[in-house]
Formats: sequence, structure tokens, C-alpha cells
Amino acid sequence: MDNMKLDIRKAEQFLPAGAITALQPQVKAAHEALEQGTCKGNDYLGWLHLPTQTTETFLAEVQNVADTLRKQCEVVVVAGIGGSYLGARAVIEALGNSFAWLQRDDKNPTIVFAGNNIGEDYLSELTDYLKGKRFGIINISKSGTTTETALTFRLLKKQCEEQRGKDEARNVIVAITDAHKGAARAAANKEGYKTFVIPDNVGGRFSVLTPVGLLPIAIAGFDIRRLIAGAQDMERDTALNIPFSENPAAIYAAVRNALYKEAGKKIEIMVNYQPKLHFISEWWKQLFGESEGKEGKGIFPASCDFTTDLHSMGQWIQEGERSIFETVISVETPNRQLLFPHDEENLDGLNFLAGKRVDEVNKMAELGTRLAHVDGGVPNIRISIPTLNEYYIGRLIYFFEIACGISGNVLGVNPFNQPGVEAYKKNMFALLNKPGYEADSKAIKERLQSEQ
Ligand SMILES: O=P(O)(O)OC[C@H]1O[C@](O)(CO)[C@@H](O)[C@@H]1O
Repeated sequence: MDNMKLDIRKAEQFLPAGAITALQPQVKAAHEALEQGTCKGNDYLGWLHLPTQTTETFLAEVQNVADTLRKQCEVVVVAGIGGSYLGARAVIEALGNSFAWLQRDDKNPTIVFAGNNIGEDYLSELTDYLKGKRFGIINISKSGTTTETALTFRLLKKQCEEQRGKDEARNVIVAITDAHKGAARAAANKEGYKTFVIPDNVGGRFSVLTPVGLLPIAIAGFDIRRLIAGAQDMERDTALNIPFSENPAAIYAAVRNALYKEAGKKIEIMVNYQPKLHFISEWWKQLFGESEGKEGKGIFPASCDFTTDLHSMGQWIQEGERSIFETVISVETPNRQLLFPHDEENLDGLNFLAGKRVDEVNKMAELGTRLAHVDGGVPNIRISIPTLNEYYIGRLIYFFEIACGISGNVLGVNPFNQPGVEAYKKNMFALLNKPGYEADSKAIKERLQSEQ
């Protein structure tokens, strides 16, 4: 079978000779520390062997719940934020029709994402859209207390109950949360919702292969067994016993750390040439951003959609500060074929493209950009997958997860916590006078007054 390929040649040339080889012992030690559970954050390693530990019984249970919602709902709202949202959206958008939200087919419910912002217009427009629709809700929150998600869920639960009645609503609301604690658990227990547990030892950004990602993906009509099969194969292909030169995750972790330490490349831009992959980059940004950005360290994970962003960010990338490198996800063969037509008048001068697949133009754009950016001093890592399907997306997901675990350990941080995210939450709760935050409320208000 064709496989995912990693090409680092256009990154290696920016590094001093031997830089990658020199990092190999550190990469090996980082990988061993993950496997042996001796790394920082070792109580969050539940994702490490999750693919090969996933059973058919469990997948059948997820599929069963998905089928119930598929039958009973024309719209399913996936409420969650960060790791409780991005993975599902990434996979659903990568595999789905780009215009799915404009089409209503009788087979698949429309999937809508919410709980990931506090936009009043967004939520109000969502409640308008859902009026009169047979909709269901998946309430996803590991902590069960995240404000954005909890606030959205309260609004939608009320609307769902009003529209469908409490009894019917109960059958189309699912909670994916902690086994015991949090508001999402409390509501589920009280109302008798179907629930799935997010394992304690799997952090949000590593949870896409748990029900957090699997249930919405199955509801959207995609094959979760193939997704897991891809992840399982990648788990085997990146195992500790695979030699460095054959282990793509170890190589990717080594190269990005070498570019950071030896070549001053502080920003990694995840690039795609397929708009469907936009949310794969968003998912990847959280994965690496929350895992590595701490203790004053870490590559800043950014993303661009090409060729779109070549017309906005292309100038900066070509000639701006040389602190960046690119990691490109390239899809070898699109799922659909569209040939460029001949035109007698040729007013646009594009007849030289007649008869070619649109993807041929895209591939030349990719190659031309690669050469230009490398000439401009931007190292380029290229990851290619044969095509966009569940299997290769599953491979890609596990590849980035294991690479992230290794890379964070090489950097010397705890890749599995995110203490920095609490700062804004504490201020927001203090400003909103949340019970329990009285002292913080007083302090923040005094500070704001003194700053005026
Ligand atoms: O699943 P939860 O607990 O609602 O958290 C959602 C997201 O919020 C964070 O905790 C950061 O605030 C992320 O790490 C997480 O993915």
C-alpha cells in the first residue's frame, strides 16, 4: 500500500552538517521516556497506545449511538472547544464535501460546531437556524466546566427540549466528559443522557481518537474503523523499536528541534494546498502550541492555506524575517477529477492548460512555491499522503501526536499540561463576579481603576 511520506531534504540543507544525527540520542531518550512513562506529564499518556487498544466492541458502541442520532436528527450541533472540538472538525472537513453545509442530503445530518466562542451574533444566528429543525447535541468537555461550551449547551438544551419535548430531547443529547466530575456529567446524570467518558489520562488535544472525535465523525457519515486502522498502522510504524532513519515521527521531531535550536527558526507554518485541510492545521496548532509553548520556549505554530494565502502572506514568507520554516501537507491525488476546458476565443490566455487536471496546476504551484521559498531562506518539510480518506487521516493524526510527544520531551517541557491557559479564565471570572472569585474580582477592579 502507498504510504505517507516525509521529505526533509529541503530542511536539512539549512542545518549545520550532523545536526540531525547529533539530536538522535535525545530523540531516542524522549521516545523511551514516553514509552516507559518516565517523562514529565506521565499521567497523560493514555493516547500513546490508544489506537491499538481500541476494540471493535467499543467502535460498534460509538457507531450505534451515531446511527441513532443520524436517524433522529437533521442537524447535530457539536459543542466543544479546543481539543474537544478541533479534531472532529478537522477530520469531518478534510473528508467531507466543501459545500456540505449548503446541501441537505437525506442520508447525513448537517454538522454544526458551537461552544467554541462567545459570539452573541454567532449563537443567536445558530438558534435561529435551528428553529423548527430536528436537531441533536453532543456536549463535549473533558473538564465539564469550560465556559464557552457550558454557556452554549445551556442555550441549546433549552431550545432542543422546547422543540422536541424533554423525553425526545433526552435521546438526541449525548455528553462526552469526565467519568465523575463537572457540569456536563452532572447534567447527563440528572437527565439520563447517553454518555461517553474521556479517559483521565488523555488530554483534550490528544483526544480525537476517543469518542470526542469518533462520535461526531461517525455521525457525519465517515468510517471510524478505517480512521483507527490508519492510526494503528502509524502507531506500529513509529514504535520505539523502529530505527530512527525509518521512523517519520522521530525524524520530524528531530528536524523541527534542530531548526529551532541550530538555525533560529522560531515559527513553523503548516501549509496545505487543499482548503479542506484548513482545520487539520487548526488542530495541529493546538496540539503543538499547548504542548510546547511554555517556560519561555517553543516553536510558534502558525498555518497558511495555499495558494489562497500566497496572495496575502506570500510576500512575508518570501522576504520577511528569516525566522520561519514550512511544513507542507501534500495530497498526491484528489478524490475527484476536473479537467480544464478548451476555449475557442482564449480571451484569458489559458488554453495552454486545456485538458489538464486542475490538480496539475495546483501541484506546479506547490513545486514552484517550494523552490521559491527555499531559495528565499525558508526550510521546507514535506509530508505527502496518497489521498484524502479516513485511513490516511488516521495515519496523519497519530503521526503528529507521537511526534509532538517526542518533540516536547526533546525541548525539555511537559508536553501534556497547559497552565498558561488559566490566566485569561481567572481574569474573566473575576471580571464577571463568578462566585468563589471575590478576592480576584476586588483586585482586578482596583487594578483597572488605577490603570485608567
Ligand atoms: O474539554 P474541556 O475541558 O472543555 O477543555 C477544552 C479545551 O480547553 C483547554 O483546557 C484550554 O482552556 C484545552 O486544553 C482544551 O482542549
